[in-house]
Amino acid sequence: MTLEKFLLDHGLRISVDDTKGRCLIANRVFTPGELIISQEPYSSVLDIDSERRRCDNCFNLSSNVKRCSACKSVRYCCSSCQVHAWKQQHKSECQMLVKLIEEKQRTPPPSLRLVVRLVIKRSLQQSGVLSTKADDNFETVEALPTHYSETQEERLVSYAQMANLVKTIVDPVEVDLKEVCQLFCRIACNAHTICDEEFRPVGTGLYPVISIINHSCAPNTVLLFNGKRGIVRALQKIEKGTEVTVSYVELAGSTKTRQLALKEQYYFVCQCKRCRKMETEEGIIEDAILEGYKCPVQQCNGAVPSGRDQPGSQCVTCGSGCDNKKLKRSESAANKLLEEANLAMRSRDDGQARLLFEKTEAIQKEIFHVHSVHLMRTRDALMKVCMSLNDWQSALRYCLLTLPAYERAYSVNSPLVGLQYFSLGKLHWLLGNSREAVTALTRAKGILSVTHGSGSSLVRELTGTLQEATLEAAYRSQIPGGPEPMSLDITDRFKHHRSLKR
Ligand SMILES: C[S@@+](CC[C@H](N)C(=O)[O-])C[C@H]1O[C@@H](n2cnc3c(N)ncnc32)[C@H](O)[C@@H]1O
Repeated sequence: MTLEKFLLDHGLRISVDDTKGRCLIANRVFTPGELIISQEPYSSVLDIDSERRRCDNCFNLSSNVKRCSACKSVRYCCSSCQVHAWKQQHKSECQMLVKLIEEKQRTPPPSLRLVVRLVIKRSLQQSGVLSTKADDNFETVEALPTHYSETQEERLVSYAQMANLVKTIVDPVEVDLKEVCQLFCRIACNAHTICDEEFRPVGTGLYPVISIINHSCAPNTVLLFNGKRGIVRALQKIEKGTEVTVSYVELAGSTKTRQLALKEQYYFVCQCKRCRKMETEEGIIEDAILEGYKCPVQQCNGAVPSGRDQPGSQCVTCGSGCDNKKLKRSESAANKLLEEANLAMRSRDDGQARLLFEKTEAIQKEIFHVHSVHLMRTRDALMKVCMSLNDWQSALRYCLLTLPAYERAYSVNSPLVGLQYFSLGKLHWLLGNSREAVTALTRAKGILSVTHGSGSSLVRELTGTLQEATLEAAYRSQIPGGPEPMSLDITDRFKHHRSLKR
């Protein structure tokens, strides 16, 4: 079957645009939450942090992963995953890793392993050992852009060095060095970070069909993963003939920040409807709020552009002046504290991290708009560190403070907004605020059923908590101030609800 026929069967087609290259177009109407396309990666690899806890075949978490007895480098959750991986590419990869260990060389880093796996798979498919399918063959990889001629000299030199290593590792498989260099370029602007249900990174994968989807800062679909399978769902109704888009970058940022990230990694200037707003009054105000300073006039809700967004000294709403130098000094003091807080967090010193994040927040509150992404991220970190310290009341306070900023920075139907409402609902429920829990969890369910699918384990967990909270709220409304039934003993929830601690 050809790729065109495969896509048509999924209600999709490809068109070619002068600036964007190939575009994926809806060939029928898709409704919110509907699956657009799903695909196994052509090649994938776990991050170093995930290698010890996840299965190298299905990428699922397991408390009982067992190492391959030969190379001792990869782990599997069960024998069927091990057998599957062996047939796919581990048989060849294992021999290469054993050889490296015998030569007392280090196991190659994930970025190199991804390309090694890609080269092995291509060779196995070319020799007929592995079968090919319309969405699983090397031609779909080759069709992806490389941006080779735009890639910086320095980067190309490092790709050339890595290509040499790949050649040594995969020997006796024949490889062309320039071709491998181009594979590194392709991966840089086409591969996706594989995340868990709560968007924490787990690994990297190359999905040649999903990669046909171009970027928009106001995307109409979202990419999630079930294990390592990439799943694209519609975030809204997509009319026939409309381009399917997804976001490549963090959307909580000003237009300049998003565009810089897109230019650096993907070599294009985004012209989506959100970016085009940058020149309008509304867009200028929005960018100043997200990354600028707050207006010095207390009654004004405006902001002063800063940093990349044309540093100015006047509020874009009321025109009041501000002391830019003083603000910059405060901002660098906050950044220094933030760095120290993140260090403390990485070394798992939660108490010290909380103290430092609180100091950062105190400064940021004075200089940034209440909906600033900087303040939002610090409060988010505070929420998480308070959860780790079992200070649920403070975690709830910070979660509530982040929500208006989340809704402004991301679209209202973004999975990240849904997840934040889920955290809010769980915190309310843990603290016995059942009515508030029902409101937040209902909101979360509305969003996450669309983004993650109603059958996903996350939505199933959410539905369970929502049912308990609903029953509890109903009980409380019948007997206000009455005795708590056994099931309402909330102290137990703190012990059992580990899933709140990320
Ligand atoms: C993952 S690929 C997307 C598919 C690609 N258009 C193709 O022809 O295969 C990423 C590349 O597509 C192009 N691209 C993606 N989104 C774009 C956009 N919104 N505007 C312009 N170019 C875009 C850029 O060249 C980018 O490096």
